Amino acid sequence: MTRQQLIDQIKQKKSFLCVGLDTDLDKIPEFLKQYPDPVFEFNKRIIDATKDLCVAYKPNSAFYESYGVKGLQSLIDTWQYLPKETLNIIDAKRGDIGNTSDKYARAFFDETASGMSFDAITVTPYMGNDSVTPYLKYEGKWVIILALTSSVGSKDFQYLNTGDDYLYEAVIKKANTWAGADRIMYVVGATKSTEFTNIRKYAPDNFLLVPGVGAQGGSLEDVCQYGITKDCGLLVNASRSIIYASNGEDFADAAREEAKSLQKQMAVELEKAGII
Ligand SMILES: O=C(O)c1cc(=O)[nH]c(=O)n1[C@@H]1O[C@H](COP(=O)(O)O)[C@@H](O)[C@H]1O
Repeated sequence: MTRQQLIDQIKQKKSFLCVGLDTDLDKIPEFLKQYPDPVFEFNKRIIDATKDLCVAYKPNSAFYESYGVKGLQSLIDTWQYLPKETLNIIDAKRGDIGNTSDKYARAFFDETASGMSFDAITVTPYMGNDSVTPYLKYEGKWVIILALTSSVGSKDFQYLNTGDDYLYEAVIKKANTWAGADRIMYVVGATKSTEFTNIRKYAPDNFLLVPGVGAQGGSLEDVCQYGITKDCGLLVNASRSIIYASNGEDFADAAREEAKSLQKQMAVELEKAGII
């Protein structure tokens, strides 16, 4: 998916919501356990209930890998079911030497090899250039680099002073030399909203994937105040607060309500910024 297609979708849906598919067998409604693949059944219903309200989906690979072969099949089936118009992100947070990154890229981007071809992947920048560039060999695919994460532990490394910059600033500066804002996004946690003004100095045009709204307590309003650009430039993710809004038979309706509430706030922010 191109940057322009993403922007068009944001304007059309009045939304920059990413629904996180962190699907956990221990948290999904009991009645789904009668289906051959409860995880896929859950995802299918969540997707049906939210696809007109969001512009992206983000299955987190850990939730699927943790069920072994069955989980991988659920992930493949989920990828196949995802709408073609949404930006479909695999949250894998991979990072390894080039030779190995080639294989990870193939696993998540090459449908003929693995049965999946996501539009974007989250990667960790710690191992540098050769660990990230293999993903960029795939035309039209996006790399989403961890910059300033929502986690408490973000202070351990990301705020280390490297001389002129914090490490997370140095990461953005360096990654900007690998590809432009049409191929690279950065992860910035919603819990770090006051840092967005600073982030925009280094990444004025890049889309930012912003997790941490909802269950982690980040504020959508603050994120927009400091992070929104003329093209929006934000994809705000919520996982648990949407998909586990209820664990009864009404779970998909409850997820829709939760997604709708975020979409409405996003429409207000897009109007405020003069984007729609
Ligand atoms: O890369 C991510 O998506 C990510 C980065 C980050 O800094 N913090 C973060 O929470 N995430 C992911 O975003 C999702 C947040 O889920 P909820 O807290 O349930 O909305 C999880 O899949 C996390 O792994």
